[in-house]
Amino acid sequence: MTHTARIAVIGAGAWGTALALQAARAGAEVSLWARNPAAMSAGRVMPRLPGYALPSGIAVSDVMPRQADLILLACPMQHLRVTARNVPPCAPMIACCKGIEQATGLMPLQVLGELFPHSVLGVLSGPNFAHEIATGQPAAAVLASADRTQARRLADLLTTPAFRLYASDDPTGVQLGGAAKNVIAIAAGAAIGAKLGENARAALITRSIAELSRLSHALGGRPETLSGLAGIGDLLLTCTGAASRNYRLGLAIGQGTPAQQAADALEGVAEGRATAPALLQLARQHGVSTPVIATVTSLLAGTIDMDDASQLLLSRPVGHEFA
Ligand SMILES: NC(=O)C1=CN([C@@H]2O[C@H](COP(=O)(O)OP(=O)(O)OC[C@H]3O[C@@H](n4cnc5c(N)ncnc54)[C@H](O)[C@@H]3O)[C@@H](O)[C@H]2O)C=CC1
Ligand SMILES: O=C(CO)COP(=O)(O)O
Repeated sequence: MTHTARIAVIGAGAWGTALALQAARAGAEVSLWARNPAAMSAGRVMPRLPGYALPSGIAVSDVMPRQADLILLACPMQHLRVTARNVPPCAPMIACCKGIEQATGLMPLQVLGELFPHSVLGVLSGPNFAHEIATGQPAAAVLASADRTQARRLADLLTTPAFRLYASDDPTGVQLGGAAKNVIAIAAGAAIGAKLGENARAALITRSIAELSRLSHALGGRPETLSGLAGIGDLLLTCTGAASRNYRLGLAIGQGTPAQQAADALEGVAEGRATAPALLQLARQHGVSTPVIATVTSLLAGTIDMDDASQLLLSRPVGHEFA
């Protein structure tokens, strides 16, 4: 008889809940840790899927699991450190959040590496709206770990025919893609909100990829990762999908709503907001020019408005495309 995998999901927001449903679909015994299980209601957890119901087989608790074969950390990036600190390192851990820790400039696996230097660590990222994963619609993502064999083994625990998890041994590139696409989605939303047009959005997305390629190279990521699911894949989804919270944050800012007010009106976390300044600082530390990320950071801080933002980008010299 084969052993049923025990998967513990930490964080019961939209993404943690969707991952718990996916893990159950993959045949695992699933536990879902929520800060406040009593506050979990369909409309709050999964606003895009108000009628969803967790199967009774998924145990929801505010007590951290003591045993598991795999731990998925699905809380927002800025709460990863404080949440993960309470997780017993009883199994490989997969960071499922997308962002950079603002206080330290660290990526998810660097944060986990500080807390759990002896654990097997991985990161899951890709074009995945939680409400679509929750209902089992087809999707693909990447699971990256420094060790390729571990990455494949861990991906297999979550893979089903409709959720195709590719393995990667480039966690740096995968984390950068996941963090940066939220910042670029704010730019794309702002361009559409300000009625700059779809040409402008396509140009922004494409020039952002040039920015990210430079940064990825400086950080030690592999170039092909950015053309994969965690890079272009997630940019395509988040910069064009109206369900994206980051895109909608940008849209509201482009329409003239102050950043704080626009963020308060969202029904969930828009990671790009905290990640933009952290990513900009990381780029500066590595001497990499990232004009789109810099412009989004200033827009979010309210130090420039949409007219300034487009002027800043349009007044840059036009040179060779891949200089
Ligand atoms: N929602 C989506 O479609 C996807 C989200 N992600 C990523 O997953 C991560 C979590 O996002 P969502 O589940 O969508 O967030 P969400 O906005 O649905 O939920 C936020 C969660 O954070 C918790 N939280 C709030 N304050 C906290 C604190 N101080 N400490 C610990 N937890 C706290 C809330 O209880 C809630 O469970 C983010 O990094 C996001 O980028 C990744 C892929 C898809
Ligand atoms: O990461 C996501 C899709 O891959 C979710 O995007 P938002 O956080 O912008 O809603």
